[in-house]
Amino acid sequence: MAIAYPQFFKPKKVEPSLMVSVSSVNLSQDELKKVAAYKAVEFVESGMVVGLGTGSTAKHAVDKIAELLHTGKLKNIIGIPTSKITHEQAVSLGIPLSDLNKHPIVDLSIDGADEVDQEMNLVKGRGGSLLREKMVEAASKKFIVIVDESKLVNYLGGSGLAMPVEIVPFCWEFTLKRLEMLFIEAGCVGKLRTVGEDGEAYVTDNGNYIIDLYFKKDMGDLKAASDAILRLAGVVEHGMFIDMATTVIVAGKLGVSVTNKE
Ligand SMILES: O=C(CO)[C@H](O)[C@H](O)COP(=O)(O)O
Repeated sequence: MAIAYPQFFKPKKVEPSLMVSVSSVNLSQDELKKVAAYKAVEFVESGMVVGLGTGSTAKHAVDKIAELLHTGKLKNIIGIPTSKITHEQAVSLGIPLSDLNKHPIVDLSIDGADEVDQEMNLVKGRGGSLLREKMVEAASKKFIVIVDESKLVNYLGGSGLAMPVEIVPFCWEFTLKRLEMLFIEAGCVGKLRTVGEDGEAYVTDNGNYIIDLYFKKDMGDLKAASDAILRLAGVVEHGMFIDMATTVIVAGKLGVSVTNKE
């Protein structure tokens, strides 16, 4: 079979993608998300403990899992939601749920991402759920990332959009400045995430704030960047998911690619 990649996605340290042909040329972005999500659900088997991601792409996967449960094509699935909103969605669809206390090993997680680089590293958390997502996905034997091709970047931060960091509310301006100082050379600017016209701080499911970091240049060594961020007292977690994805499914105008980590 000929190997083709969506634009920009030429993974370096992974097996070549398999391109699945679908007539997706005229699909909207949301329809592409659905294509990627449905493809991922093909990997769910009866009896699995499944991490349920958060966001508009993961929502399609949760819908599909519920449909397969109700039609009897999947049986005995236990879902581990990664946010309150996904918890609500899964409850409303009748998916049996548990948590990491009772099920510390998750067979498979399916979740979207904000950015995917060529080594399958991710930025996640623009939807605000990065901490629970990272806890569930780090506990997963397999982690399938589902994106439309707009999420593919040459380096993390390369979309010019936010790399979120969850912090404690105490003296958040201080933590924001410390985060910016870590990445002065990359032209990093931090902004407190807010909601509504009054600019109230956005509060995560865990009662924390989010600082969105914007980079003018590549932040360089991701592992070093991650360690430096996590060393700051006041930081709870950041949205870089380094070396965690085991499969990336990309839906684009050329079709769907499924790329597995070696
Ligand atoms: O990390 C996330 C939420 O915290 C989402 O997975 C990410 O923001 C992608 O969202 P969407 O599928 O809506 O584009």
